[in-house]
Amino acid sequence: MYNRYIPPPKPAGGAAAPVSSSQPVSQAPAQPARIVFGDDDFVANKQSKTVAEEPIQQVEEPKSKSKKSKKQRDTDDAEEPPRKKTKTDDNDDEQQQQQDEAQPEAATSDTLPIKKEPKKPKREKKKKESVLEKPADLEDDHIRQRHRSVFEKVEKALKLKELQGDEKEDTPEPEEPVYDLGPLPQPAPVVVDSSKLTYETLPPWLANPIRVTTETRKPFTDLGISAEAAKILATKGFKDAFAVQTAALPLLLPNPDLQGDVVVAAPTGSGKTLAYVLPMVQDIALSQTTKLRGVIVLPTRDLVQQVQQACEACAAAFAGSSGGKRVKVGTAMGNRPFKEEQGVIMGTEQEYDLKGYQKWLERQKQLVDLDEDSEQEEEELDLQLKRPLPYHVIQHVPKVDILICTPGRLVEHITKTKGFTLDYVRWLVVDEADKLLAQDFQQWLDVVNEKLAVSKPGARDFAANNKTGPRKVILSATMTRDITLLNGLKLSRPKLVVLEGAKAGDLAIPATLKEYAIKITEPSLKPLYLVDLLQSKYMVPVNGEDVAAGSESSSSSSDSSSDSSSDSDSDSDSEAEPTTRKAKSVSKPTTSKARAAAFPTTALIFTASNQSALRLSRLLSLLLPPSFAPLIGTLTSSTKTSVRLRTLRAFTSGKLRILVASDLVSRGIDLSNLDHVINYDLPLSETSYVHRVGRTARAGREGKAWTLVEFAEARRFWREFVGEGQGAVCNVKRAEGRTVERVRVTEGMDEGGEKKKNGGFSEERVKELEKALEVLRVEATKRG
Ligand SMILES: Nc1ncnc2c1ncn2[C@@H]1O[C@H](COP(=O)(O)OP(=O)(O)OP(=O)(O)O)[C@@H](O)[C@H]1O
Repeated sequence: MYNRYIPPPKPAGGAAAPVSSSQPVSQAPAQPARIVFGDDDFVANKQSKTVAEEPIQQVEEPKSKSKKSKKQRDTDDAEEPPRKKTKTDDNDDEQQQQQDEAQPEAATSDTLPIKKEPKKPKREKKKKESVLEKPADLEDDHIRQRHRSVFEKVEKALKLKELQGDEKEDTPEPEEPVYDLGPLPQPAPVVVDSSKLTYETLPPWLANPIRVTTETRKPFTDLGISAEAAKILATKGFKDAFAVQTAALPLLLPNPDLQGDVVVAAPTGSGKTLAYVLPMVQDIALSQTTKLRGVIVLPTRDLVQQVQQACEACAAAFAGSSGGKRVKVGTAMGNRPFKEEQGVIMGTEQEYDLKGYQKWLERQKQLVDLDEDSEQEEEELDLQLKRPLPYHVIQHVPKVDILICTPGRLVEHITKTKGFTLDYVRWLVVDEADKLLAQDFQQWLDVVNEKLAVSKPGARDFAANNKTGPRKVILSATMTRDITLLNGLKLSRPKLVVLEGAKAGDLAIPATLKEYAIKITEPSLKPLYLVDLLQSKYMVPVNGEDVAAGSESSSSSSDSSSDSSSDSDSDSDSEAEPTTRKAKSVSKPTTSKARAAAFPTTALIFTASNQSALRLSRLLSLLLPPSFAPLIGTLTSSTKTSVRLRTLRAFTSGKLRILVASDLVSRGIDLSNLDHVINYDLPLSETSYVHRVGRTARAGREGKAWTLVEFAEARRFWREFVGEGQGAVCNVKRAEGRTVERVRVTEGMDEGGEKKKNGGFSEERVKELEKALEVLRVEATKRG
């Protein structure tokens, strides 16, 4: 047995084999075939050769015969159930076909020659194969000679195929992947490019801030504050300038050489307020007349009032010092009727003006024709009542040098208050800037920028002081790095001041703050966790100042100190079983001393909304011992401003010890006696977290922050606020080695790692909570 390569079939009439246009290209040319011959095959092959030499017209009979046999097969198929065609069947077909083709003579003898038709590709191939099968013996030199080039090509192609075949045998067949019901194969995870940019995308002033170490302290006099003023400041508790003040004051105090705007990004409680109030007041105190020289914009009324106090303190310090005047400070925040507010910040005065007086007289005549209902008429009548002196006119003049305001109210005065102008403004301060820039209250910034762009010759200049036009001071503990937002301020030659180790955009936590997290295993019983925290050993005055005084509190004070030491112990072993502080007094206290004895420390509790603050406040008064009830206050944005102010005063004086608040007071509010901040509800953002916890641990004092973390919130809290866990992305910056400690405040909770029924709370306490909630429900129904 041997292998032979057979050339392509000889086309009929010596021409190239005709290719039907409908025939697929791959089937068009006759392919060389490798045929395996047995010794016995020679007979058949010889017959094939004969067929090949016959004219094609005579080859029609096998076709009809084949048709016949197909018909026959169809009939068979109809009788027999359809059978899957196997390889053997194919071979049988082929053999049958070969046989059919091998006996054409017999077939042609009893059929008439039919006109030649193009053959079906398969049949043609078969026929060609049969042609190939003729014993093209080596002697058949004639054919070889004629088709030498074709032979060579075929041999070449077959050799190549053989080689490829060998290669294929060597390389193992790739295994077909088998898919089951498991997860579909996923693309490889995207590798995050952690490489750092080699170029700076921030403008130089943001990228290269002025840095100052947190511990820096300097006497105010060294920084350019007059000795007299520094003396008065010291009596108010401001002995030395804080770090941020040491950096900002030299940049802002009047100096002909130093110009440009200043941006301050420093942590909560670092003393940013004084950093701008002091230079501003010192500068404005040098002016002779009262003109609106300074505008301070703040996001809330509570902050307006707080900054007003700082301004008044500084105004008092500079009054009379170096021949300065007492700076007049006013507020505009919408806590009183607009007209009343206008009367506070603007007044009238008579000015000799002959021409103006003539005009006024003419106008009086025209007034008769005015529509009675018009607003304009009302105004004119107002003026008529304030009839000027002969040859004088009534002028609207400012009553304040510094206006502290909310942005909305500022815009209202700019647009509606007669004579209100920013023409003389030398200072524009934007405190809590990130908040004010993010929320465009009545497009306040555009309105203000437009007014500040107006430059009356000399209106903003002071002799001997820097003549830089309006200076802008922008401050926040969570300053944005968003250039688009900062551009809105239209800063001129700005400089950025940050504390050492920080950069713009950092959300720094004061170094003196300790943070804790309490796991809430039963969210429905969350109020009970808070009750336990408020009564736990952790609730002690963190700065060692027990505000509770007197006979009742002396025992409490000693208790506190022992608790205090145990507290510091507990910091290192926070998982130790907590001991619950029992309320000192069960009866309702009548004196402030007795109240202080009941709860010797102070706590500010943050909730997610006004509504939940009101509910929680009431719930606490029901769940805590009766002695606590008079110590609890509530602060929400829906509370009247005057009530809020009273509440804050009561808290700072120690009368109230627990404040439940919405995020209204999370920014800027300075409660110097606040020991603990409790996040009852998780804050919405890292920024909000930093502002909330920053209400304590201010001005270098100690403070503690507690966050109640439900299971569903844990991932977010640890990743975003603490920076722990896989894929943590956290912008909150803590002092070296500082993190958030996990603590337990409820006795028996999760004892031995085993989760107990009701989170470890007794049936009795759960019922107590249910009862209190029912009271709340009834009260709410009554209110309608
Ligand atoms: N030089 C100083 N000496 C003593 N106390 C100071 C000094 N400067 C500021 N303080 C006090 O520090 C506290 C925090 O100051 P301030 O309210 O200005 O902080 P802040 O940086 O504006 O904080 P926040 O970002 O939360 O608004 C205030 O009680 C303030 O009276």
